[in-house]
Amino acid sequence: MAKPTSFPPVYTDAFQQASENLRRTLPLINQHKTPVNPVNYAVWYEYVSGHNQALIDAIDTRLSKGETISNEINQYLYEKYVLMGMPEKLSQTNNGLRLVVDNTINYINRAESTAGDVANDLHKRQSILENCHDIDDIRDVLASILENTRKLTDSSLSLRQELADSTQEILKLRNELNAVKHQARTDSLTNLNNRGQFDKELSQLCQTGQVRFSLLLIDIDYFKEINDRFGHALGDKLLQYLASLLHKHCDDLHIAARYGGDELAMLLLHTTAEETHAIAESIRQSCAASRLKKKDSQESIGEVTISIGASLYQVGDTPIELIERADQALYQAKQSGRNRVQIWPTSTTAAELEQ
Ligand SMILES: Nc1nc2c(ncn2[C@@H]2O[C@H](COP(=O)(O)OP(=O)(O)OP(=O)(O)O)[C@@H](O)[C@H]2O)c(=O)[nH]1
Repeated sequence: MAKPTSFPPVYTDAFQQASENLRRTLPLINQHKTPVNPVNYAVWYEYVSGHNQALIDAIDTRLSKGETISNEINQYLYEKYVLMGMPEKLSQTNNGLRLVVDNTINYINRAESTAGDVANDLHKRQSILENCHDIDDIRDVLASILENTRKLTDSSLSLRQELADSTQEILKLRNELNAVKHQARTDSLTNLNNRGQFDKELSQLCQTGQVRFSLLLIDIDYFKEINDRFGHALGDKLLQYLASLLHKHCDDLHIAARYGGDELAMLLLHTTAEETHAIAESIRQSCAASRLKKKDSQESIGEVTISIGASLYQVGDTPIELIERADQALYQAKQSGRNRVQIWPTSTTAAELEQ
């Protein structure tokens, strides 16, 4: 089962597929004379499973130059393309936050110590004043009190400024943290939810079992041919275009995600079978009606169609059961000619399912 990158990585390959990947991974690790450790294994596993396109491109570029994928390169690829640099970004934000907190504590300590010094000095002046009868001495005491008051004002003004700076810095870090969080659950190509986030949402829905919802699996027809004929970059644009169609059909109640390489998914919440069918049909028709052209040459890429398999949640369903039914429906849609919507079970009409 295809999977786009997500953080943390999610592996849903069935036993047989995972074993097949193991068989293909080990010779590659040996070929590059690197040890079979979790990092090297994860990199080559992602490579052979064919879902992490950015990682595949990075490795293929190196291989085409005759380079060896050494331990160090594996580590670099692992952090960049498997973990997607996320731990590093989180630790940067964390360090930034720690620095701001340290600085703020220092500002407050400094202001407190100035205030303490001033208070001590004022006490001293107070006792001098009690026994003081000379006008010059009184003037000296007053000058000193004024000086202390000025010090206190300066210190509280700079504390205010420093606290304002800290607040700004904390707001900036909060935005960065939100961006990292967004990135962790978003597919970078389509800007839809990534597979990890999709799995989380689906498993929550199944666990609570209280919301009526349905699942759409959406797959571009003959995508390999399109890639082969017009290039991978155009294929990527097409995926982005399809994602934008899903966005248009997504209200607050729905969740759209990149499920696998060329496969997108939608969870339609509080949606009946009739509504599920209508939404899926509308997406299918919008795609088929699009007249897409290559941007540079304006060459038409012809009709692009999609097939959609849908399944309706039934109380007690596990995510795997729901996905398998949608997968079967998608398979049926492909088998019966593509460019169509199929709801599982395929022999039952949407109206019957609703009863
Ligand atoms: N451009 C691009 N292609 C991708 C990406 N991920 C997967 N693919 C390609 O999607 C194609 C999927 O092909 P298949 O699922 O085998 O079949 P298909 O050609 O779509 O044909 P049907 O699904 O049977 O209609 C493969 O050629 C993959 O290389 C991606 O991120 N970008």
